[in-house]
Amino acid sequence: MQRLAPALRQDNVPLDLISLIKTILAATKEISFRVSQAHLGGLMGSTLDENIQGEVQKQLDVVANQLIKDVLLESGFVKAISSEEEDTSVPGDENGHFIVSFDPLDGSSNIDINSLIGTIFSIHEAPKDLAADDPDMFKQAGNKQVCAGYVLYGPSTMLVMTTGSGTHFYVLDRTHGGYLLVERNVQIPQETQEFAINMSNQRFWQAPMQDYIADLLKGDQGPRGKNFNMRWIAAMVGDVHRVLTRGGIFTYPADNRNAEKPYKLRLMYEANPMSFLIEQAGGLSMTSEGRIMDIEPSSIHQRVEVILGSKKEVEACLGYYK
Ligand SMILES: O=P(O)(O)OC[C@H]1O[C@](O)(COP(=O)(O)O)[C@@H](O)[C@@H]1O
Ligand SMILES: [Mg+2]
Ligand SMILES: [Mg+2]
Repeated sequence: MQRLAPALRQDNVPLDLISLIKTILAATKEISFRVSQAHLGGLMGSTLDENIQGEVQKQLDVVANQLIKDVLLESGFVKAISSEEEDTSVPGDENGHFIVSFDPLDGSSNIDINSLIGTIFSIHEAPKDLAADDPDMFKQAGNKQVCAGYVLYGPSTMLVMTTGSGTHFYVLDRTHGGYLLVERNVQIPQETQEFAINMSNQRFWQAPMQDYIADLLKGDQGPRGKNFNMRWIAAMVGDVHRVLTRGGIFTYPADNRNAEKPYKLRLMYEANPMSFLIEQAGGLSMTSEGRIMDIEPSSIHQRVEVILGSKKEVEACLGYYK
């Protein structure tokens, strides 16, 4: 099995980007270890602090954030970072070629139940004309990403990544400590009979999503003419990994629980990187109004609606909005 660096060179990834990717992945190996030892190391449960999202931070959120932040800011490759757990962007090296947005631990509500969690990252080139402490450099659309990926801390630790030449699967080999390529150019089936949504929010959804899901639940007795199964891992990394592995549709739609905050998932370090991976695997990743990766960001913690997965099923869902 091919190691990471030769696999990336095969995709003609520039050497400085390979070095940056290896830097991020070094931190994920440490996180994978800490996660597996969390109970023994007293790292379960929450801190007393809230992040800028208004969420109580888990101890592992803070540990993972610090591990990634430290290696990136020391690396010299990075002009600035933005993270779910940092209020604002954090300046790095003025000469850094890249900027990195990341979700240090995705699926935090799963930590205490020993269920699937992960780290998500998105890399853009750093604008040369802006200073390292200028947050405007993060106002780049997802279609400008040079790399995106996630590491899933599950029974095995898996890396799923794209640099624009397809979406590839890697597994962390615990014997020699490196990520090995296990599947190149993953392709998502166009059709599916599996959907993922948090059903408990149903009464708050907009009418088109209510109708779409209602028709899925009617199964072969309804207009879709086939039965659908439901899954919800409550960690975007886990739900997206299932979609990349066997197809499906995953959505966190707009809802009216809180008029100020109609969306849940964050554009820069959740929706954009997942969209790049999904599109490179032949799927679609949309809001009800358009392609997620064409959204011009206005702030580093902005939230968006997400409807992604098997191409024909996402199109079917969007048909309800038309
Ligand atoms: O609690 P809900 O409504 O099921 O939401 C689950 C969603 O929230 C998230 O956990 C948010 O991410 P974080 O855990 O990184 O804050 C997503 O991974 C997941 O898809
Ligand atoms: Mg998250
Ligand atoms: Mg998180």
